[in-house]
Amino acid sequence: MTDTLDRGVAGDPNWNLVPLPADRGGPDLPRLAEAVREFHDLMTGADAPPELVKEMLRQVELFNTELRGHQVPEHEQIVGRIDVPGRAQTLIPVLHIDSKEPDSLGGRVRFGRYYLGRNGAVYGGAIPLLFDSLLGRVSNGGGRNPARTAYLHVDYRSVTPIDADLRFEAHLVREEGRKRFIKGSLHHGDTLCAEAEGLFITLRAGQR
Ligand SMILES: CC(C)(COP(=O)(O)OP(=O)(O)OC[C@H]1O[C@@H](n2cnc3c(N)ncnc32)[C@H](O)[C@@H]1OP(=O)(O)O)[C@@H](O)C(=O)NCCC(=O)NCCSC(=O)Cc1ccccc1
Repeated sequence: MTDTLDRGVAGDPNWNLVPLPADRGGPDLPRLAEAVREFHDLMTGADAPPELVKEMLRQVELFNTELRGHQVPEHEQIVGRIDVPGRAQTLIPVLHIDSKEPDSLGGRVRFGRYYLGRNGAVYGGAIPLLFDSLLGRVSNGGGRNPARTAYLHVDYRSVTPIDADLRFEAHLVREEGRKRFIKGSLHHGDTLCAEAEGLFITLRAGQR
């Protein structure tokens, strides 16, 4: 398991278009997001005894009951807070951004046991999730207007291992009117694991 510091950095590029200020949810939100990620990994990898399963069910149902009383519109939810690694969302692992230019991003990511497909490899469907987020950040970064993913083409070049430090990069290839073509790649050491090309279309007036 990686340590907390290695799970993310504050100031990641946009996950939500309108990020919340840092006080929403209080000071424990970053650790909660991290604990949920670790829970996903440990739960996936466990042969938990029935008594533990029963107790987990009891406690999770308690939280669900509490949370049902705090449901809010999208722009008020605490997931999306700007200062929390990965914006506190747990659909994809935290992207650690090491280099950021107006037209490109580079960094590291680590898929935990939660993302296991088979034989130590990351589930194939998790890779496009990563690329959509990564390429979308490049598309909507650099002061450019928001755009939506029109297509995302992923080539799986080599098995992507779980529990391994991976490197990624993504860059804007060209812009043609409302179209932005972005490419990215994912590497394990010297091995190219996957590469992707996405087309992002900037929104027209009135589109959201
Ligand atoms: C908005 C658009 C992508 C494009 O529709 P419109 O605005 O009506 O534009 P129009 O159709 O006129 O196309 C313009 C030009 O582009 C071309 N072209 C278009 N598509 C393709 C293609 N697949 N392949 C190739 N080319 C394609 C098209 O031929 C045309 O080319 P032309 O000028 O003749 O040379 C629409 O299809 C849509 O919403 N799709 C669902 C998107 C979605 O759910 N994504 C999933 C995630 S949501 C997200 O990212 C998060 C988010 C949410 C909110 C904000 C920000 C981020």
